[in-house]
This record gives sequence, structure tokens and C-alpha cells, in this order.
Amino acid sequence: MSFQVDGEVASCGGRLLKLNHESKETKTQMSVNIYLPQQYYTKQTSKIPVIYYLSGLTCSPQNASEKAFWQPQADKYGFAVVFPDTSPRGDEVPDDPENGWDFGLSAGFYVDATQDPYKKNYRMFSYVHDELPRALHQHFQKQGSSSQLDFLDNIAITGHSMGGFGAISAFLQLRSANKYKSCSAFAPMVSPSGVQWGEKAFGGYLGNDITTWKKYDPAALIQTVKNTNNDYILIHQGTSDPFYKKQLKPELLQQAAKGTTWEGKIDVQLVDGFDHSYYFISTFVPKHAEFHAKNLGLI
Ligand SMILES: N[C@@H](CCC(=O)N[C@@H](CSC=O)C(=O)NCC(=O)O)C(=O)O
Repeated sequence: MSFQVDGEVASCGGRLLKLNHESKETKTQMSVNIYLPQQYYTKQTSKIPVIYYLSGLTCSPQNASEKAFWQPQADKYGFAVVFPDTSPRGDEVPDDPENGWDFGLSAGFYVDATQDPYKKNYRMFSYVHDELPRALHQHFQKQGSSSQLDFLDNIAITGHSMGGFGAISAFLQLRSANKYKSCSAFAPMVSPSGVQWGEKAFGGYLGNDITTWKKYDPAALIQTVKNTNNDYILIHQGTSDPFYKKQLKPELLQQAAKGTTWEGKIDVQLVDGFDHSYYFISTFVPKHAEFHAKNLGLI
């Protein structure tokens, strides 16, 4: 459960820690970055909430740490940001037999695989939402500073593309436990069961029985999970995103929400001319930071 420090970088008013640890879930070493805001170093007494940011296909924890510009927002409101990896890695970890970038390494889809040969290592749902937060809690507790960081209770989740899918899927699956206080997403894939990226990933990790896919599919989950808390989900989507119409389709979540307790609660903001890149993400991170800061009780 203990973390090794691969690096520590001064960034804005705080520090970005680059950590790795042995995961029982994935049976591999997992990298994770965490940004500790300036409030952490001024030893404030109230607990610092945590936002989990799930990255998209091809990403490691570095992409968002370097290009999303969460750090100034974290300093502004006083939250920490955790950037998990997108899949298990290593020579022993099975990859895409087609050598694509949309499955296998860097493309774990935040699900617990049930199919060979993936089920041994690809346990990203259990890793991200259970093992990692507990491991971080224990690590910082040992450092004598757990009172300052709240990895388990006052937490929120967001993500981009595959990670936006992972964030909404987990938010809904874990809603009855009120695990995440709020959820937002940048250009998320909201109905993976019906698009090529999702069909390939779910087929490979979960098998051909599509009834097993529904457990993870936001457009299916939204029809069964009750919105008892008057929550809403914030989504930004660029209109010039090459993946918007074929893979992402955020409007499908709004349509699926019709007639449910989520109707009118899926706030899809289409932003003209923006693409799928970190230029898009970094532009709208301040809006997502403010949204989560409100839900985490920081403003
Ligand atoms: N390599 C691909 C492009 C892949 C891509 O756009 N990845 C996105 C996430 S896509 C959905 O999950 C990403 O975040 N890339 C990392 C980055 O730093 O931009 C291609 O060649 O088209």
C-alpha cells in the first residue's frame, strides 16, 4: 500500500507529487499524480477536499497535470487533485491484439474486466474508486497529515472523453452511497454501448453479453439510478471536436434522462469551435472547478 515518490515539482502555489505504488487490484505498479494546493502547505485546520480527474485514451497521469491547468483553480478554492493512470501497464499486461490506441494499455475504460486475458489486470473500477483512495488516505495518514486531506468523503469526480465516461459511470453507480459529491465531464462518451470505441472496449473487457455492459453505461444507468439529491451533471462539449458526433454524443444522456429524476439535470454546454484537446479542457476547467468547489462546500 505504500507509495514511492518518482518526483515532486513546484507548481503554482503548491506542489505536484508523482507517485507510484503496487496495486493489489491490477497486480502491477500504478503511477498517480496528486496536486497539493497552497492551503496544504499553510497547514490550514479544515480538511482539504479532493477532485479525482480521469484522463482519456492514450493518457498517463502527466497529460492533465501538465496541460489542464487545474493547479491555479485548486489554489483558488483549496482542493487537491488526483490524476490516476488510465490502465495497468507492464510487459506482462495484455494489450490490444489490433495494436490500436482505443483498447488495452492507456485505454482501461475504468471497468473491472471479466474476460480473459484482461480480467487479471484490468480492474480499473475497483482500483480508482476503492483501492487508490484508501491507499492515499493511509499514505498521508502515515505522513502525519491525513487531517488535512480528505480522499474518502468530501470528494468529487470529473474526466475527459473515456475519463468523462468513467466519471459519470462511477458517479451514477455509486450514487446511493453518495460517494462523489459532484460530477462533471469534458467531452464524455456517454453511451459507450452504442459507439465504436465502447463496443470494442466493452466487448473485449466484459464479453459479448451486452446486458453486462449496462452496469457501466451512463445512458442506461441514468434510467435506473434515482436523483435523490437534486444533483446535476455539468458537461462541456466542443462543436469542432472530431469525436463529438461518432463517439461521444453527450445529448444521448439528456435524451435518456427524459422522464426520469435526472430530466433537466444534465447540463450539456456546447461550445462553439472547440476541439477535443487540452486547449478545450483548460479553457473550461475554471467553470468545472467552481462547480465542484460549490458542491464541496468551499464557496
Ligand atoms: N492519438 C490519437 C488521439 C487520441 C486522443 O485524442 N486522446 C485524447 C483522449 S481521447 C478519449 O478518450 C487525449 O486526451 N490525448 C492526450 C493529449 O495530451 O491530448 C490520434 O492520433 O488521433
